[in-house]
Amino acid sequence: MLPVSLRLAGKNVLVVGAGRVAERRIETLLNEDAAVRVVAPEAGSRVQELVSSGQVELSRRGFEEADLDGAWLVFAHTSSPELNSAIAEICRQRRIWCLIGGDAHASDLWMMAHRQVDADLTVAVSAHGNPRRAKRVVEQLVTEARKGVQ
Ligand SMILES: C[C@@]1(CC(=O)O)c2cc3[nH]c(cc4nc(cc5[nH]c(cc(n2)[C@H]1CCC(=O)O)[C@@](C)(CC(=O)O)[C@@H]5CCC(=O)O)C(CC(=O)O)=C4CCC(=O)O)c(CCC(=O)O)c3CC(=O)O
Ligand SMILES: NC(=O)C1=CN([C@@H]2O[C@H](COP(=O)(O)OP(=O)(O)OC[C@H]3O[C@@H](n4cnc5c(N)ncnc54)[C@H](O)[C@@H]3O)[C@@H](O)[C@H]2O)C=CC1
Repeated sequence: MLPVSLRLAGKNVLVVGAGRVAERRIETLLNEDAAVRVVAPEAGSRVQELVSSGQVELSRRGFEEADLDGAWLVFAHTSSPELNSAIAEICRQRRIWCLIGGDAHASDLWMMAHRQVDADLTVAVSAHGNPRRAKRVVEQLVTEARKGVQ
């Protein structure tokens, strides 16, 4: 797994599913100014707020393959593991990067725990499938960085 930083501003990112996990990732994507499209029959209140304020576009229905058109990156985060895997397989065929929610080790990418310390410093940590460990280590590194390591 190669850590990279993606410049997402203005790029079309598709999130399939709008539950708890999708919601957290949508916020992360919006922080990077990605153009976020969401497809889900049911959306939680936070996603609905983001739709009302025009920050994301929601198609309130089940996934269709044409939803992938134009996407650089896809988050397959529905409640159906079979559908998430099927979306990832189509993405592989189409050479679109896809994160499978709920099956990290079958996924071609995953999210690293990260915090922006200041305008010029971001700390990111991968703990290879252990998000709680990654989060703890990031917090420790942020504390060190704030003490003045340049
Ligand atoms: C492997 C990885 C793949 C991926 O990217 O999906 C993955 C996998 C899984 N996470 C699970 C649960 C939770 N994950 C979080 C939170 C975060 N998870 C994130 C990353 C990753 N999570 C990738 C690891 C990257 C690496 O190690 O390099 C962060 C960094 C980024 C983000 O999610 O935005 C963010 C840190 C928060 C921060 O930075 O503040 C919380 C909430 C919390 O702890 O606050 C919960 C519990 C509550 C809930 O259910 O929501 C489960 C279900 C099983 C289980 O409970 O263990 C799986 C298993 C699976 O999916 O296979
Ligand atoms: N990586 C991570 O951090 C974690 C991943 N997961 C996994 O992420 C996935 C989602 O989990 P939650 O957000 O908790 O689920 P949830 O039940 O809160 O939300 C599921 C969403 O999927 C949508 N959905 C259902 N069928 C769909 C279809 N055909 N097309 C489009 N959308 C559809 C629903 O409308 C809903 O918005 C699960 O596979 C779960 O195992 C769960 C916990 C943490």
